[in-house]
Amino acid sequence: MIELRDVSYSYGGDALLSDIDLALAPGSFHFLTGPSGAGKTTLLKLCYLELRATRGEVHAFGRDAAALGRDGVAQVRRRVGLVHQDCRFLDHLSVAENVALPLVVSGQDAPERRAELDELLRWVGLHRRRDALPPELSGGERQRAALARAVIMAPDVILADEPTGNLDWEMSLRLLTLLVELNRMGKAILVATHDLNLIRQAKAQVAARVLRIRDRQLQVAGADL
Ligand SMILES: Nc1ncnc2c1ncn2[C@@H]1O[C@H](COP(=O)(O)OP(=O)(O)OP(=O)(O)O)[C@@H](O)[C@H]1O
Repeated sequence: MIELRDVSYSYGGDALLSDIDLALAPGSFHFLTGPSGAGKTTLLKLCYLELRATRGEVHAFGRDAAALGRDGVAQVRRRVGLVHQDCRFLDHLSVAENVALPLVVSGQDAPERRAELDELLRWVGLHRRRDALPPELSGGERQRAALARAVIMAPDVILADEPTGNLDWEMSLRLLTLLVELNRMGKAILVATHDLNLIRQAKAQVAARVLRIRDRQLQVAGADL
């Protein structure tokens, strides 16, 4: 669904990423690790078409990203859910309103979608917090709200950047369970993380591939995890 072919990226100086090949196929689960500054967030931004490859090709849902205009990029992004470590919300809107925002923005805020919203809030365990304001949420609740907002448009691909970075172990496991469930529904998942315990836990549940950025290249991490 999203494919990087021989991609390199540079912010201006030397290449940060070189010769990257990556295919996020339906139902695949990838972890992305590597030292701080290795380029994990940059790689996610290339997948989200937020950055354009300096060299090589990015294909999204069969379309060459280099040939996409603004509308084309927006169409692709509607099929990709993004979860950041520091998820931002509109603090004057309730949890439910924040989660529903992508529906409103895309003009799909029809009454029948409201039932889906309720189901989604229940799925992430926030149905009783639906009227709370974002500043009232705990870190784990914020991450689950961010995940609900990322999946409300039923994306095919989910990109998560350190989604458990601020969470305790119990809450990290809860978020992992939600990601595994989405993966079992056929979504392609890519999670950038430093948390090797989380990766070990996930590998007991899904056939996840673990990739590591080292010396600008993408490697398959070995059994040393
Ligand atoms: N907009 C930018 N302009 C110039 N350099 C940048 C820009 N964004 C990131 N960088 C640099 O690119 C390198 C990789 O950053 P990136 O955020 O992709 O790494 P990361 O592996 O996600 O790191 P971390 O694990 O600390 O989040 C860093 O050295 C960073 O300073």
